[in-house]
Amino acid sequence: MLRSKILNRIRLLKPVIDRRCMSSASKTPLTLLEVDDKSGIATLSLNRPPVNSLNIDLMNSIIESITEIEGNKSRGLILTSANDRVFCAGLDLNELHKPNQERLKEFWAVFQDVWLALHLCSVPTAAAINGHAPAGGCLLATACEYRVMLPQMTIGLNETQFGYMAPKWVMLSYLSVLPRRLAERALTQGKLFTTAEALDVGLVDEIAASKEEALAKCSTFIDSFSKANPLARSLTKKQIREPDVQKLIADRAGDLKECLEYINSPLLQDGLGAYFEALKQKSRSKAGKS
Ligand SMILES: CCCCC/C=C\CCCC/C=C/C(=O)SCCNC(=O)CCNC(=O)[C@H](O)C(C)(C)COP(=O)(O)OP(=O)(O)OC[C@H]1O[C@@H](n2cnc3c(N)ncnc32)[C@H](O)[C@@H]1OP(=O)(O)O
Repeated sequence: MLRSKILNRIRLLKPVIDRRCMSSASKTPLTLLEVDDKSGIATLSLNRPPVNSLNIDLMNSIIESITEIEGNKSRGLILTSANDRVFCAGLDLNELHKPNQERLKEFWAVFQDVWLALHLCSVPTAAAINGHAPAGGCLLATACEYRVMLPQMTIGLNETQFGYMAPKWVMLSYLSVLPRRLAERALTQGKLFTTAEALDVGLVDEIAASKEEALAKCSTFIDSFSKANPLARSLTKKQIREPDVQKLIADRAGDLKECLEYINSPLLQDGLGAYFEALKQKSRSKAGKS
């Protein structure tokens, strides 16, 4: 009974995700998907310069790739970045700052979908975090089952730093990895953990000296399931993750409504504008353009 309920729920989920991922075709490959023909492990690289910031097209491309990986019977999914400085800079601030309202509704729905697709992915998932992973980038990493990070990077849900509060389901993803008291402190501080700190608190599982080593460690994690029946493993993972996922699925419209009110509030828009301008200024001074 429960198994068919979960499978039905997944099927319910899939049409939403499948329909979305047909909607946009990006001109350049926003994600690169390679399946190792020996190991059967798929590597999904985020490829949206300059910082893999998540816009609608990139998130649809991630969803499309996950759907393909689940369909082609890959043994596992490693999420990484084609950029050697940034894993993922989180949501594209252009989507949140002075947003077009119709587009913002689609953007938020796809953001919900990409978390559901990765969090519920039926194959084993691991993140080779070869760059900075703030906010939405951290969310992608915590949606995976295992995390290997390179030194001198940062990771964390830093939303309060730019005046925002992470949605409940984003906080739940953090709480699935960190103890509550630590998660609460890190969320309220908007803390970005260094690689060493992230290892210390368990936000990441291992550190690797290079991207190649990180990919190898992720493959070893995926190989650890070689004796488990794939369907039993997938159902077990979904059963454990079901309560958190249900909190979003049960009220996606409410989450969207709350997000629209929050993102559109003048105070938050001003804060976000100042934050975004500071980022641009930093980039200009770095490039000596100021
Ligand atoms: C109750 C309901 C509540 C709803 C609340 C609503 C919203 C909250 C959502 C919660 C979930 C997730 C939120 C997010 O993800 S928001 C995005 C947060 N991201 C960040 O704070 C990261 C900002 N970026 C950086 O810290 C750095 O760029 C870096 C990622 C560490 C990389 O540094 P570096 O290599 O030095 O690159 P630059 O800083 O020079 O940046 C290069 C260019 O990229 C632009 N950029 C950077 N980040 C973003 C971004 N997130 N979106 C768009 N553009 C970005 C930057 O401006 C530079 O562009 P330019 O060269 O054209 O100026």
